[in-house]
Amino acid sequence: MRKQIAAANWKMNLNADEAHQLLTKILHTKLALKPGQEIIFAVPFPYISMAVKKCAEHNNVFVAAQNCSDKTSGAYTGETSAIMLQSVGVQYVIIGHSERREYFNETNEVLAKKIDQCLSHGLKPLFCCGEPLSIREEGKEKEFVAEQLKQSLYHLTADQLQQIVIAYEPIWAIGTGKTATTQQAQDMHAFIRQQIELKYGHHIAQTISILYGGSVKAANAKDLFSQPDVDGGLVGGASLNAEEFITIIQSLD
Ligand SMILES: O=C[C@H](O)COP(=O)(O)O
Repeated sequence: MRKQIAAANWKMNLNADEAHQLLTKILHTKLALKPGQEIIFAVPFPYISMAVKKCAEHNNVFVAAQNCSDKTSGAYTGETSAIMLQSVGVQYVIIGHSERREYFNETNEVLAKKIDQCLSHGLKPLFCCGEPLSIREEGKEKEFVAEQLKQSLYHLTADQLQQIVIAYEPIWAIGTGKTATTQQAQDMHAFIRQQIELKYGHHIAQTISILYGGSVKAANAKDLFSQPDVDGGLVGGASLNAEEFITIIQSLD
């Protein structure tokens, strides 16, 4: 059975009080997670220790960082290593979010190194892929995503790959209110799984959770999550509202 995951990506939002209140409100709700269901909070770096402490009181609730360095340690001012994150109790790291690719020039090659850093230090990468609007309009979204997978993931062994969660996030749907249709999401998720199968075989492909991201909200989560190859969501804006995110959690299949 694949893990079904509701992952909140707070991005660069909230002050410390707001972050604490939001997490408290969500975690104080009776969430009734079923076996195999997980919640992940990808919080800004300053709130990681607070979040780790609060999430540790709950089963199947984990903390993610939103990024990590591709280097192990050393004179890299402003960077945060996978070793540091692991040492404060982080379990997941978002790698390759489109905002990092676009605004911080992160290439597939650098992302492969970040993934290696995570895996070498006991962290699970939540690897993001997805095409911009221009590529979708040309009808080349599958080739584009296949290349992202190939360049950042295919150097991994099968055992390593099984530590990865993939998030498909069409860039044109992020923060725009324009969600991919359930069929568009399912088609791409099935394609990603098929690509993994070609490289790693059927069994491995069936074990990898593939989340959808891009304007997921309470109103559309159930439809998206009911698709056979959609194993939950990576949620930006709607994860900043407790009621919205609780409904999204409760929409896990
Ligand atoms: O990481 C989350 C994605 O970027 C989606 O963001 P959004 O839900 O605000 O569209």
